[in-house]
Amino acid sequence: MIKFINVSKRYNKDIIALSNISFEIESGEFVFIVGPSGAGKSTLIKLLLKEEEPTSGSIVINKKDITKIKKREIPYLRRSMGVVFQDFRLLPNKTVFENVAFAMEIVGAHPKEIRRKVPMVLSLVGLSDKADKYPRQLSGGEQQRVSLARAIVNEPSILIADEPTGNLDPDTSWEIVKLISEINKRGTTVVMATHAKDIVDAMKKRVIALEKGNIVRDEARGVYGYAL
Ligand SMILES: Nc1ncnc2c1ncn2[C@@H]1O[C@H](COP(=O)(O)OP(=O)(O)OP(=O)(O)O)[C@@H](O)[C@H]1O
Repeated sequence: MIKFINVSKRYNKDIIALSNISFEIESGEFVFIVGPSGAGKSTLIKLLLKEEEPTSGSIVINKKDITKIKKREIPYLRRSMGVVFQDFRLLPNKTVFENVAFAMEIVGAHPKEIRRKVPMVLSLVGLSDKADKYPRQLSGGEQQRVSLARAIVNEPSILIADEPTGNLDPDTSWEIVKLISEINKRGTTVVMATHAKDIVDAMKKRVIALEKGNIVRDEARGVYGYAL
């Protein structure tokens, strides 16, 4: 469960990235965050990840107000969220297997557990045969699959995707969105910021539209936007 209560984010005196926004996302929902460049999408995601702090308001994730949690609780918060980005952010000197394993190592998983789970998630994203390859040996779509595998290997309750198809061609974008949808069907809450109009329109999921830091639309089976 994600709850924004009267959240504002001001970067300096003049720039109000988010202006007193409130919304609630139930466990298991799939939500698109849309809006023109500069609308505040990335800021919303940075607040969720606690990479930025709100200027005012509360953000509740899985019943905890993350604006109030102690520093030592932050790793637990991060563990409840998996993240994928437009630019994949894989470690270039590690193989596919090692990239996913690394996400488990940093949370202290047992080596035996790592050997069991990494092949499982690689199979889930259709990359069992690429485990020993390095990121540079993979296509963009394959790299994004690795990044998805890494995001879900610790079984987060929330998957956050910031423009995950931004660097991919239309067919590959659809493959990634279908995978994200599969992950959602297994019970993971998905929050996906995107400019991909075709995908948003076809998926008929909830759409929260931002403009100049305000929520201008929040629809249950929404579309990307209206033609002007
Ligand atoms: N670190 C920062 N310091 C100052 N201003 C910032 C910072 N990050 C974002 N902004 C400003 O806040 C506003 C919202 O930016 P944000 O990156 O959240 O938009 P966005 O909707 O994600 O845009 P895009 O689709 O281009 O990624 C913009 O005016 C931006 O210039």
